[in-house]
Amino acid sequence: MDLLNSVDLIKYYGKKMALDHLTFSIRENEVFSLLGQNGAGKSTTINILTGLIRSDSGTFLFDGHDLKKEPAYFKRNIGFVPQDIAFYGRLTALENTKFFGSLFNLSGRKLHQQAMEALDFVGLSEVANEFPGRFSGGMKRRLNIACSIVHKPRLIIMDEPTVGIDPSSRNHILQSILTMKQGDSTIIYTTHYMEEVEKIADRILILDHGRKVAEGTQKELERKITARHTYTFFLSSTERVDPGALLRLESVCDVTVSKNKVVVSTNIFSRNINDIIAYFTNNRIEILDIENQSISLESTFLALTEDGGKGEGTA
Ligand SMILES: Nc1ncnc2c1ncn2[C@@H]1O[C@H](COP(=O)(O)OP(=O)(O)OP(=O)(O)O)[C@@H](O)[C@H]1O
Repeated sequence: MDLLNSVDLIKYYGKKMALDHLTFSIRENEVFSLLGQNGAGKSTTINILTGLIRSDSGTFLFDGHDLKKEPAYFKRNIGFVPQDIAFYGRLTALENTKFFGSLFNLSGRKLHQQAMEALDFVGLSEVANEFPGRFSGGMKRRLNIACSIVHKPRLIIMDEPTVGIDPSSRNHILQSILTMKQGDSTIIYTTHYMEEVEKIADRILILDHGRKVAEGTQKELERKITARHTYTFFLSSTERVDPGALLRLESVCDVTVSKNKVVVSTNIFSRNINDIIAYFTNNRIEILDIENQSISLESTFLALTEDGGKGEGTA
């Protein structure tokens, strides 16, 4: 069953369209990963959902409740773990967690109990009465998570929660996401780390320039391109490459040109890349290397996004 629907979201910053008719749905009790290169629109989507900014048109529906009409319903049911660590250095871990719980009208024994449960959940109950200033980066991040889940939200949004932390905290966070899922929680997870997505995501939304490129399970996304072979030609220069000419070759279904390489997808039935090689040699474009890519989430992602392969490679 759908827990959350994004319905035709449009967002402009000045003349720049940051979200372009974005529609997707999140099912109850799944880990849903938002993937996209820098500037794809992930933060804009999350900021609209958490009420930080407003869309120009379109809305979110949570259990059928409209964000524009019932923002309080969203606030009550969503826990947001921001990228930047946010808590008070003068309060202990427990006091911080209780403070955030009190913002959701929790008080007394119930507040104390839920705060301790949240700290226990992120593995910080033993340092509950210590000040977080001396915590490691990973412990601070875990405290952040405790503060965001103390009110037991149904939907938890985590914006790159494992950036810049030690491997043991990272594993702890990934493990706790899987545990939350076993409970009643639904989780939206943005990350640059493809291997994390492979490990924990049930379904994935790939965003590119504010548009939905694909939505589905890892297998479904991979299937979108398994009907193709993908070859990467590393070239001395791609200046003279004409993607249109490559696309006119019979076997070629897709071409992506970036700084020093051209990624060519060919029809599954065509194992012959002689015509592609001939194109480069006839145009005096030197081939330095050729790679036949196996299908992985990363290659799926690169194949599906417009800038695939540009820059740092992953989302
Ligand atoms: N406040 C703003 N004013 C103007 N343009 C903005 C603003 N915030 C975002 N943008 C632009 O909107 C587009 C989407 O940005 P957004 O921050 O949502 O992307 P993102 O996928 O979260 O990227 P990142 O991974 O870098 O955080 C980008 O082109 C960005 O430059």
